[in-house]
Amino acid sequence: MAAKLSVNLNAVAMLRNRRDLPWPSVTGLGRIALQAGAHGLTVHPRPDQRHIRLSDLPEIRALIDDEFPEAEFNIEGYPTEDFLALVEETQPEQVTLVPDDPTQATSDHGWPFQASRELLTPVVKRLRSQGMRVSLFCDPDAGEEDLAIAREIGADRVEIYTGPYGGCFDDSEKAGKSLKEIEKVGLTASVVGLGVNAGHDLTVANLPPLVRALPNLDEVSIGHGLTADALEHGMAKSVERFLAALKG
Ligand SMILES: CC(=O)[C@@H](O)[C@H](O)COP(=O)(O)O
Ligand SMILES: NCC(=O)COP(=O)(O)O
Repeated sequence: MAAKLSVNLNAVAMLRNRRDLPWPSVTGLGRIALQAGAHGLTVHPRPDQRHIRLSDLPEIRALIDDEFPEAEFNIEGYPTEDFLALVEETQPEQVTLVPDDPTQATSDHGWPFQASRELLTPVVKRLRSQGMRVSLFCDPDAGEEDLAIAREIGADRVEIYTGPYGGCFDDSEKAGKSLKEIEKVGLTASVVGLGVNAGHDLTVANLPPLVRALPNLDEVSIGHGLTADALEHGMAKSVERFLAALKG
């Protein structure tokens, strides 16, 4: 079965936040994504609310509950008490814990599992006891020992950080090496009993080799590349609509 697609709405929210206007609508674009067949929606609310705002969360929750009960909500973030309270209020189907510093521009590494064991173990237990699936952001070069610790911590899945692979868009040799690493970590995760998600800088171009390298891939979450693709493929249609509007 093909991996599931969760559409990350961060980039849509960032565009919305340029003005004090309600478009592009985060929930509205989420609805279009789910109507088109996406399996879920992802957000990564950051403490500065630079893209996703706290007020987006209940709206996305309601969209899924009322109109797409089969879809999943995935919330990503660093497990501060504020973040945990937020997810407990929103009850997403999946929480992806990411070791991001609040000042980080974007996620750029996975958890050091051994050093984070004490922090993560009670958090994972707390979220799982409320029925949420927990995925831990994981470096593509994580070894068997790291993944075994992730499993001991109680995670259901890991999300392989694919940023370095995505960054090889103009170098096929480097992309091939990066993919080998991803293939290995995906296989090892399955061997130790973890489900496998992947995300960061995935595109229409780099997804096919990725899914071939990860036969056990459960889900990808994609935001930046998918939003860029939507703009490119929607631009001609929008220009036509505005030209028609200019006719009065
Ligand atoms: C966890 C992860 O992989 C990130 O891709 C994240 O969701 C992106 O965050 P920003 O949209 O804030 O860059
Ligand atoms: N977890 C990765 C994600 O949600 C989206 O990352 P990106 O496609 O915006 O790089």
